[in-house]
Amino acid sequence: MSTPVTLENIRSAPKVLLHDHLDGGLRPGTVVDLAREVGYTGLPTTDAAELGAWFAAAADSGSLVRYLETFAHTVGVMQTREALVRVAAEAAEDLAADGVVYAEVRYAPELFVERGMGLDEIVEAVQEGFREGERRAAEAGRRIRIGTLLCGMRQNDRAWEIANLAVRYRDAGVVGFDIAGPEAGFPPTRNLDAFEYLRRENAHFTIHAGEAFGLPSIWEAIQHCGAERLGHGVRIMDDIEVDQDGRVRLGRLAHYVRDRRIPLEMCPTSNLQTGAASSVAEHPIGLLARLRFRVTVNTDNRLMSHCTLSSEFAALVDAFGYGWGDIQWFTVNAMKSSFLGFDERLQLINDVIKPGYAALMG
Ligand SMILES: O=c1[nH]cnc2c1ncn2[C@@H]1O[C@H](CO)[C@@H](O)[C@H]1O
Ligand SMILES: [Zn+2]
Repeated sequence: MSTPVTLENIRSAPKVLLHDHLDGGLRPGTVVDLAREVGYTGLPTTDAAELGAWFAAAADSGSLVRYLETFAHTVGVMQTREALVRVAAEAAEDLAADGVVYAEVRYAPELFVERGMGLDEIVEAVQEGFREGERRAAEAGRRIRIGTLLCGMRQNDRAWEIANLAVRYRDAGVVGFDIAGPEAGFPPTRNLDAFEYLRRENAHFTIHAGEAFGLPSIWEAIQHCGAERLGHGVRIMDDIEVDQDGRVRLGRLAHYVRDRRIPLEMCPTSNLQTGAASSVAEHPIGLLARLRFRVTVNTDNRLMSHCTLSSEFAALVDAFGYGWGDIQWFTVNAMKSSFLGFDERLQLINDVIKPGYAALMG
């Protein structure tokens, strides 16, 4: 007999997360503790429950730029080595407790230099935290593996330097690169040198594109920069026409994205908050999944979007009536699209994901 698809059961299913920001996933209580320890005085409240609610409300602004303003507080308390180790370890533990078996967690090292840490020290602290969190999760009976993505911030023009950092740490668990930050006014080609460098180095990267800006951003990310995946990519909908009879016509770019199986790292709740979609039921993920784009489901920022990967799936189950077969499909899509080596991806699919869903489907 098949297990009912409830939030609690979804939490027990093996899941894969490709798009999750380290500085967007702190526990509210940890933000409060760290603010006290590092002497950060800018928090709107020092009550953990109130602070959690404040982040979710402040991020719910309808604009990406305003959503991003809330990161001043998380970045503000992550300026020491100890803070980074703690935040990274807790992220691994929290994801493992939610049933995530493999996650790619991203952050921008250049944001943590305010009190004098160097870029190498920052990367090493976060890696140490992830290993510690994996170890604690294993002790609690939850096996998780974390791969790291380093982000360059679009507005800072340090992308080449961060791309170089990602390449230097690729044998220490950094699996790829990304650019993040405000999208309008900062096209991906601004950082073309970084992407050309990464391609020469046979390194992997994804690009936030098609979130707050439309098709030109997606087109540049793929055709000029060579992105392997798209962060969000929701605006690919602008190249898809659905007529009154429900007939669907794809434009050339949408065709290309689907034909080449370019993974879309979709983050439904985050998109509602930044105004990229108006409800989960109307979110393009439903149509894109039906059209068999390579869709994956992600959290973006668990603190600001007040979500977990399981709650994102539960919202999709409510909106679209998905069952275990669909959740497995999204999960296998994510595993296939990860920046791990092919043999490791295959192993997780065959040894962890498929048996996990087979058990749930009865
Ligand atoms: O959805 C998003 N779009 C663009 N940038 C984002 C998003 N979420 C977070 N960040 C940005 O990425 C940085 C590194 O983790 C964060 O500090 C935040 O500024
Ligand atoms: Zn993001």
